[in-house]
Amino acid sequence: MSGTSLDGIDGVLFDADRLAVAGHVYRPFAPALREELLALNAPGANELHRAALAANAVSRGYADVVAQLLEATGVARDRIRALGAHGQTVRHQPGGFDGYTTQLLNGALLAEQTGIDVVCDLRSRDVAAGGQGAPLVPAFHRALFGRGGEDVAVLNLGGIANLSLLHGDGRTGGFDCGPANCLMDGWIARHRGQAFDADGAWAASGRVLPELLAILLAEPFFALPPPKSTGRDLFHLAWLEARLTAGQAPEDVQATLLELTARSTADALKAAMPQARVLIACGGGALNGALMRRLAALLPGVALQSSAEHGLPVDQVEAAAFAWLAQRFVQRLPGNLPAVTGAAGPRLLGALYPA
Ligand SMILES: Nc1ncnc2c1ncn2[C@@H]1O[C@H](COP(=O)(O)OP(=O)(O)OP(=O)(O)O)[C@@H](O)[C@H]1O
Ligand SMILES: CC(=O)N[C@H]1[C@@H]2OC[C@@H](O2)[C@@H](O)[C@@H]1O[C@H](C)C(=O)O
Repeated sequence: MSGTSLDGIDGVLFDADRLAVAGHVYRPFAPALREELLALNAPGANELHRAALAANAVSRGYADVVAQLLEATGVARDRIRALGAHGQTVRHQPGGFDGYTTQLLNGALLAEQTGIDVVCDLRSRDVAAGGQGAPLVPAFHRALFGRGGEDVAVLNLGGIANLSLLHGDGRTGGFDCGPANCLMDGWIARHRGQAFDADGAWAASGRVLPELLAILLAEPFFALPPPKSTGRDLFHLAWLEARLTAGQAPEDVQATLLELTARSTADALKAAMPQARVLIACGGGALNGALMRRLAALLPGVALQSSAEHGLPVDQVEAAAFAWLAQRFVQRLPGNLPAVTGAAGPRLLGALYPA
């Protein structure tokens, strides 16, 4: 898995029957590849060629992670049934006649390099069926965190934030909430040259700018009813810059971005599942102490827990989800939840590059 934070690749060896992770490897993207992937999120010159080269580089990174995982766990290659390989989202424009979503990956190269069946392009079929193609993790969250009779919500804080709603009566909902880390990451990179705001410390040194927060929260996406999904197509630094005014201190803008993530996700939960008493957080943003404290303050009466308390560290949940989705494909079972994505029906998600 490599997500919209564009930080790198998380690989897990996952026993999909027992829902258990047997190994985890993380490999950051080389800075030049990260820059190129970031650039490919927006229109530019010679995109076809550059996208193909980036897909090759992403695939080689995935193959390295697989090799490291096999070595670290001592598991033989022929015991791996399939690789669930997400690829790198660089465009996400679902909906309508021309809807599409693009995850850069060279599945053929990955199969060639690993000698393992590759299941990739896991979002396109849902989009073809009129769905958002995202979020896909709610079905996995249901399998992993669902508790009979109890309403539980799960919040993934990656580049983008998404909620899963595991209703006690068995219904599962979910949607993207808006930015989680992508704007905070971009802003601290620009002003301090750091990849991310560790523990939200820089944000905590500033003060929230109420006028700016109101302008950011006025973005129509926040008020859209589900099904909905988003990405860097909408939430990028130019979106932020267009809403800034002169004289705003960079640390105050960062504080406001952190508040934007806390407010927009807390508001989304209150609107969609006001009765929730348990919120399980995962994704890298769950390691941001300042963000977790603001979320907890905005959600009195809700127990904010880490996925680690439920047996899966915050940085392993998404990768495990795509292994689980690959198992669904292998077993010829649908991977999407039409109630979440808005697709016309349940669909088999993925394309196979045999070993
Ligand atoms: N200690 C930390 N303090 C604050 N933020 C952190 C910390 N560790 C990770 N993060 C944030 O988490 C991000 C990575 O999160 P994650 O790997 O869940 O995202 P992703 O998988 O790329 O995203 P998505 O869920 O959108 O696909 C980093 O870019 C950073 O912003
Ligand atoms: C198009 C795309 O890559 N979407 C990602 C992104 O990152 C978070 C959010 O936006 C979510 O919609 C999705 O990932 C998660 C893992 C999902 O599909 O459930």
